[in-house]
Amino acid sequence: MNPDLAQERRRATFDPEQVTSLLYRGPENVRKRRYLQNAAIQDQVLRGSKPWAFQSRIEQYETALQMYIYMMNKLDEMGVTDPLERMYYQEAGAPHYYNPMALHTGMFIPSIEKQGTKEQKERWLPMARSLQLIGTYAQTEMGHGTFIRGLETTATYDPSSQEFVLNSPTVTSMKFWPGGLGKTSNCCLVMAQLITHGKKRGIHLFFVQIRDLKTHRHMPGVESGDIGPKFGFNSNDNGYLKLSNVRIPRENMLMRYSKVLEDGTYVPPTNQRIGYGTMVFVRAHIVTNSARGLSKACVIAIRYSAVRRQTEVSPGGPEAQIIDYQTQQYKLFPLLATAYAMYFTGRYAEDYYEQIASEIEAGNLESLNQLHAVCAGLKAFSTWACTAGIETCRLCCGGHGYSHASGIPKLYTYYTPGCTYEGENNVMMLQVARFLMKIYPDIKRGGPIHEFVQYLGADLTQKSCMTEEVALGCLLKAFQHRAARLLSDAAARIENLVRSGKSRQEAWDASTVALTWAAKAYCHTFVVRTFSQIVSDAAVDKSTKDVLTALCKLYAIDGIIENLGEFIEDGFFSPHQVSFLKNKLADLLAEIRPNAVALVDAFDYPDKTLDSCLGRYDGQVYPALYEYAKNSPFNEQEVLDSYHKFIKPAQTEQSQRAPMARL
Ligand SMILES: CCCCCCCCCC/C=C\CCCCC/C=C/C(=O)SCCNC(=O)CCNC(=O)[C@H](O)C(C)(C)COP(=O)(O)OP(=O)(O)OC[C@H]1O[C@@H](n2cnc3c(N)ncnc32)[C@H](O)[C@@H]1OP(=O)(O)O
Ligand SMILES: Cc1cc2nc3c(=O)[nH]c(=O)nc-3n(C[C@H](O)[C@H](O)[C@H](O)COP(=O)(O)OP(=O)(O)OC[C@H]3O[C@@H](n4cnc5c(N)ncnc54)[C@H](O)[C@@H]3O)c2cc1C
Repeated sequence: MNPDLAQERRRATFDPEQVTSLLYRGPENVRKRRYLQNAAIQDQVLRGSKPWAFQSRIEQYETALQMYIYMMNKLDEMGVTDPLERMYYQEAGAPHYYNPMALHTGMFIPSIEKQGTKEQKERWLPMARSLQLIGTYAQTEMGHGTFIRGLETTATYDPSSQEFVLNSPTVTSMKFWPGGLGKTSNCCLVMAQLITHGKKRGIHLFFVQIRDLKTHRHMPGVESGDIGPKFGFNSNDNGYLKLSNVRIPRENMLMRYSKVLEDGTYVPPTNQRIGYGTMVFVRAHIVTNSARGLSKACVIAIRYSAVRRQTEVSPGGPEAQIIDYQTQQYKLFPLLATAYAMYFTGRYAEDYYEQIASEIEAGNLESLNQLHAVCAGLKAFSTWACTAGIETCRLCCGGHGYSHASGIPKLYTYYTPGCTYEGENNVMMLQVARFLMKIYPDIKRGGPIHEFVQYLGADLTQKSCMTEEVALGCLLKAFQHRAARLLSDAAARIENLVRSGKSRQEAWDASTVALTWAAKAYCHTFVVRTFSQIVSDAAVDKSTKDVLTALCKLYAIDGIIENLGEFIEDGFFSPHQVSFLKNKLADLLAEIRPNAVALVDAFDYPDKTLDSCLGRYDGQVYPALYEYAKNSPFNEQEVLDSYHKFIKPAQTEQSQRAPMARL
């Protein structure tokens, strides 16, 4: 054990186990999580042969497939059915590979469960669970990802044969990007424009078999393939798909909420957007997923910062641990606080999703819009925080952060597409703004509105209650004030533009930056509120609560300092109050410092899950880096063939022109 890390753990003032329990919803869940992680770590088959970064793309794909199929069988043998528990096992078993079947379990099966009729579920789910059917969610096209009403793929109903005929009429209508579509899947859910009786009925989901279930060759009229190497996700065969007069039976349209009868009569759903449900489900889960990404980067960067020493503090004296530099703390501790904030908010989003989804199942769609706004906003807010935070963690590791040995570049390329997939983040923020503007008249009137948004109608002339003590309640009020004011500003801007003669749509289009500011401020407030509520309700001892409260305050104060203009432009905070906040920020960095390592230990990631030479629990960073380097295929031969092919002839040629000087 590295002595600095051992010392860090000794000096912690709280019990990390209590925090681990709080993060993973109780000691029983922690026990199960550890059991599954250990089972995966000890499994010889999952040990792997060489580091993923030294493998070709095809090798990465094959290793990922082999491991995931092995793990699915193991999980079935162990009787583990809960998706979260399965994820814990897989995360520890194959952390470096993006599963080519992720869309099968993450979107294909859930879409059938949520959008299929009873008969469709009975028909497809058993085959999907036993991998006879391997599916994906094929929505995005080369020409359209965001504007899904503009999708071009058509599904035209033919009443004479009671079939839909699917077509990709243009190059841009080709499905493009779906995970596992290229080579792995034999079927998919295709989002297509439904046409019955010659009329367009909007986009709907259709089950389409794309490959023969025995030979895996393409079905007639189907062309598909891999889209090529990407920034990350290279063990996944994100694919393209072109459909030419592909016929599927009427029963293959997912008909839980809308129907096409035998004669082609269209029965619409109660709400057209109910068919977007799988996206809402995944967005709700992306929040915790972002917390996972950012927390892993924090574990790596904070442990490494405790081990790494750089620069003599006094001449001839010992070099300081880099974690002792205030600037390093300022970069890392707010991110640590953010990771906690996102874990707690993710938990909230998942619970809220389950609550509203069951109301929807029971036929009550009243909260659908609000659920959409919350999930879209938190998905965007959390993925932005995660991506930017991972990059800061990488920079905090200096040169070694740039190596795949650190594990951080992999985290970055794995998590950054979260800002784009499941709804590009700016577009998602505009959906939040649309929701807020829609209820704005009710907010102003003081009409009946959800508690999430009540504060948005507060008196904007009020000033901050902040004192030198910096209470959490005052911090939350500051966020609420900023969100209310930015919303009011955006609304006023739109009204002014309308008064000046613009149409409402033109006024909206000319205000999307202001609307995005308002939506982000709303999401930020949501996170601060959730974090502070969970901390104040947490059943933990006083020392643990103190540490969590410090983290929560740091999250809030850092959010204010980073967006200071928005908090002071209307004079809400006085300059005096801003200086309280700046002083408190510095105090909190010092207060968190002795607990930083214990706070990252509390995330409870086994080394294998982190896959990082820098983030090892034992802190043996330097021998691990050396071992990793030795594994490079470059080092398999003392002299590479390329020396004889290129360097030697070049040297010979050069030396003939200018004879070599004696060394
Ligand atoms: C327990 C563990 C379980 C684990 C399982 C889950 C695993 C998840 C873990 C996650 C981790 C990693 C995931 C990796 C996988 C990545 C794979 C990626 C997949 C994809 O990317 S799939 C494709 C995703 N595509 C999109 O997201 C498209 C984005 N575009 C849209 O959503 C829409 O086009 C739009 C919202 C931008 C606009 O839609 P449109 O129909 O044009 O609507 P508007 O005119 O703007 O608004 C009209 C009204 O509709 C309301 N609305 C819009 N969307 C919804 C919705 N989804 N639900 C409800 N209501 C909606 C909108 O509010 C308007 O209402 P109003 O008229 O104002 O009342
Ligand atoms: C790794 C990865 C995996 C994916 N997996 C799948 C999958 O399994 N299945 C699937 O169907 N899709 C998948 N996708 C596709 C993904 O869902 C889309 O890329 C995403 O929805 C964004 O759409 P787009 O690419 O058309 O971006 P665009 O909409 O073209 O965005 C480009 C820019 O235009 C801006 N913009 C676009 N529209 C607006 C607007 N209305 N207002 C303001 N700004 C706007 C955006 O903010 C962005 O800056 C995946 C993508 C990636 C990267």
